[in-house]
Amino acid sequence: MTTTSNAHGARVQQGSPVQQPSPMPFHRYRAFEPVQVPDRTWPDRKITHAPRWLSTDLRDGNQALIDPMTPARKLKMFELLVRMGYKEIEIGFPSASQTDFDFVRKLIEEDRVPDDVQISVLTQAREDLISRTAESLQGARRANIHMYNATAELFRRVVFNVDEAQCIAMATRGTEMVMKYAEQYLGDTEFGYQYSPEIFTQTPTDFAVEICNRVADVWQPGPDREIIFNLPATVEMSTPNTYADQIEYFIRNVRGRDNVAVSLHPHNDRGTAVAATELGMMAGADRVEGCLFGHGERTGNVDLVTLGLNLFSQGIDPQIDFSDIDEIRRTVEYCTGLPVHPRHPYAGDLVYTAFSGSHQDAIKKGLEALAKKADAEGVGMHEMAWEAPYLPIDPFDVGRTYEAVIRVNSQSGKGGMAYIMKNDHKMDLPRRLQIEFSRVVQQHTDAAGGEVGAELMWQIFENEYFGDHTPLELVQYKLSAEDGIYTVDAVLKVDGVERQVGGEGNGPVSAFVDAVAAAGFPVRVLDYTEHALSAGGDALAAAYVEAEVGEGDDLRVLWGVGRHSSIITASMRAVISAINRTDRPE
Ligand SMILES: CC(=O)SCCNC(=O)CCNC(=O)[C@H](O)C(C)(C)COP(=O)(O)OP(=O)(O)OC[C@H]1O[C@@H](n2cnc3c(N)ncnc32)[C@H](O)[C@@H]1OP(=O)(O)O
Ligand SMILES: CC(C)C(=O)C(=O)O
Repeated sequence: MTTTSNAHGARVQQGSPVQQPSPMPFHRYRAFEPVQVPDRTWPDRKITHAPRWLSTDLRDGNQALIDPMTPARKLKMFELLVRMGYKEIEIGFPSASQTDFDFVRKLIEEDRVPDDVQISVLTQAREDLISRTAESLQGARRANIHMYNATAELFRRVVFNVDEAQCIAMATRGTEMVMKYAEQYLGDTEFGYQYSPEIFTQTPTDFAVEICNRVADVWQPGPDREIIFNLPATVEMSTPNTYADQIEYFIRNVRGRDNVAVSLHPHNDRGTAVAATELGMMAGADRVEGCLFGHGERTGNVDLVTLGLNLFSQGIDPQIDFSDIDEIRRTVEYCTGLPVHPRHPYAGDLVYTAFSGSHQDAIKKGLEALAKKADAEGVGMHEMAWEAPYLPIDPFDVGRTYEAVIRVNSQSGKGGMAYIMKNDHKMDLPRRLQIEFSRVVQQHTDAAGGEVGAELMWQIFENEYFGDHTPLELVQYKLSAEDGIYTVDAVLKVDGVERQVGGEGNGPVSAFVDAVAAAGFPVRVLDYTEHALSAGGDALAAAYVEAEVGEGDDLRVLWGVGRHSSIITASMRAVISAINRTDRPE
């Protein structure tokens, strides 16, 4: 192989395409400066259990909606989160608006918060807001106040105009205010406190540790008095491993770790929030905040559905009920007014669907192998350890059926078509018939485009194999057997005219083939299969015949298909179906 250097010094294989500099103004951006943790341990750790989850759908999720949720929609979302099993739920920013305040009051006064659920509310580090926040929680059984202030250098400089000491003072004074107003309003409440150094990831990690330690000095955590330090990637600006390094560094250096719950709050600006969260969990975090389907500011908070089902797919209990993912999705779509993408992990309309031929083929074989194994072991298919090509989890486990798993369009091959014919129409086509019929389906998709659903596929199949009654039609027949020789007397319509013919053979099919030859239609059966379509008194059977039809230059190999409650009639119909298809293009 010859290589050469391009204009930018890169070694390129001669003849391969050369990437040109883009017109993008990349020089305006600077690479993120990571914290140095050369002896990091998180890469060797494994996630073995679910973290404590907090859903912030009703706060971070809600503050980012085009139309914030009405109280009725908020309630629907709250009830969904409770049903799913979330035990920590951030229900709003009560000092921000009367609507948010009233919603907190409604949940408390109408006793809608289960005993094992802790509600949480957010406030800035401002006394008037903190006081109003504590007031909103009066009468709650269990509640958490979550206070934040910005600690990132850019924010201190541009938004707040404070130095590090003033920033620390804002956090510690805010914490004192939280304690003061909690004492005033929340005497009977099992009360918790959470502090977030906003944009933890853009804050020098040493400073983030320092400000949290100073907040802890005020709160005085102890065995029954934890403090939650929530470490937000408010804007995701680096690769996920960098976030994990920051989390490991924080955990190593924060004081009184035993009484500190380290919480992650990732956003998804780079599209890697799920990865960042998982690496952050490996780095030792105890708790994760996010939203269902990744709602939240800009590109959203980390997606709790993906995180939970990622755990599930590794054999770890997510501690959240995702068993009816479509109901969850519909409720969230209703509450937020935003659609969930059809390719959203685990929940999108298309994520358990294969269109492409090789995927369909592998899934079909995988599901058949699993069903066979389940039969052999005498257990249900959904009790088996899951393994299926291209399907990371069993769609059944999240309330999906297999019906939509395989869908046929112009990218599909015989495997997908055969799956639908078997699954939806109980027709188990022999392999070479699959090849033949998939060409018929392909002709349709090439001409008409779009998808061939189960119903349309049946129409195409019917039209191809049963739709033609010329030149031959079976009107009636009589079959007898003696000493292993079968004799058939049949009435056939040949081009619409009835004819009586007879034939003999060592089986019903060969006797019938002899009879149709007598009517002027020479046929040689190459392959024959049959199976029952249904059980019971009105059972149907299907017969498939591969036959050489015609003579000399007109000789063709074609498949014919017959269905009838009598397998013998089905097989005769299959022979006729092959003959009637001789006018099909080669
Ligand atoms: C990263 C996050 O998602 S944090 C949560 C963000 N969510 C929200 O902001 C939704 C609800 N917020 C609101 O409705 C309003 O911001 C309110 C009611 C809380 C406050 O409203 P206002 O008093 O009008 O202030 P405004 O919205 O302009 O906020 C900016 C002011 O708050 C100050 N501020 C912002 N964050 C904080 C904080 N965490 N602690 C203390 N002060 C803060 C700013 O310095 C600024 O002060 P300035 O006006 O003296 O310059
Ligand atoms: C309040 C904090 C945790 C927040 O929402 C963020 O930083 O994204």
